[in-house]
Amino acid sequence: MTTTPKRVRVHHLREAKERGEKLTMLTAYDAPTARIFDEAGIDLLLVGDSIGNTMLGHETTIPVTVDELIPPARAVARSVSRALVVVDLPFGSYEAGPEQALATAVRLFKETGAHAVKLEGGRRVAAQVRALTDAGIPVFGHLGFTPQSENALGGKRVQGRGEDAAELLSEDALALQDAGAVAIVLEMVPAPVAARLTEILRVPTIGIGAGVECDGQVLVWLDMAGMGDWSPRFAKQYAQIGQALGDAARAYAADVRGAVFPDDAHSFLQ
Ligand SMILES: Nc1nc(=O)c2c([nH]1)NC[C@@H]1CN(c3ccc(C(=O)N[C@@H](CCC(=O)O)C(=O)O)cc3)CN21
Ligand SMILES: CC(C)C(=O)C(=O)O
Ligand SMILES: [Mg+2]
Repeated sequence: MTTTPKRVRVHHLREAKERGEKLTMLTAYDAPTARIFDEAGIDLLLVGDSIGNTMLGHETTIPVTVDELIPPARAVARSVSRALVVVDLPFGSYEAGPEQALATAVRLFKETGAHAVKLEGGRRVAAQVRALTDAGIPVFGHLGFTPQSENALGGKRVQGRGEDAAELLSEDALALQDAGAVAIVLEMVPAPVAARLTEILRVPTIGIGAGVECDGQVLVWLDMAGMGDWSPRFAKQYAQIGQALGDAARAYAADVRGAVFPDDAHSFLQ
């Protein structure tokens, strides 16, 4: 008999933090990876705008649209029985204000079945976080290196270095928490700064290049599985899927060229 696992819900995030249980999060952009990560017990799946550079052939996340995120988010949400599914609000779909953010988030919610959304920024998006929260849409914050603002931040740089920058980061984090954010992703933040933020916040922090003291960790799945052509320094490789897939393709091609495949077992003999 197979039992349906208990779904991860938003209130479990705070409970996990209070119990000192780490939260695990990976990106997923399609049904097969979502199913595999869900069955592996990953708590949270992020349909990230990193789909732009990992899957859609863009250089950055900037060109990704809401229309492009909807089919992948729907595929991921349909494929999980336990994980909480979070979808990124892409660049240009929420910055104008709470009304724009709410229209985008409502559409993503209704059309995909995702359980929460994530947006980048601190105080400048606090009103958006409040509006979505009040409408019943759980919101994840994202601070530190926020890739949608790469050009304004002056590149892919660690954020929150130095006392003044660390202070601004904690003010942003507290503003997001006060606005109702259920968790905050910290990207490329010095480990001691992320540890301090984790200590002062009631909501969990989820780190990516932000040290081991965060309440959880997130990685882009291609980076941790050796599937991309490049991966950031903070990503650890747990498999070489790109190598394995290339080997499979080469073996298949050799069998076809040698007329070894299909053999009788893979043919209809009459
Ligand atoms: N594959 C992938 N992994 C990610 O972690 C990721 C994405 N894509 N796309 C969206 C954002 C962008 N992120 C990025 C992108 C680039 C670097 C990067 O180039 N890092 C350099 C060091 C940069 C520096 O210190 O100057 C590295 O070698 O890690 C880091 C994070 C994190 N996110
Ligand atoms: C890197 C993670 C946190 C993200 O926002 C994404 O994958 O889009
Ligand atoms: Mg993102």
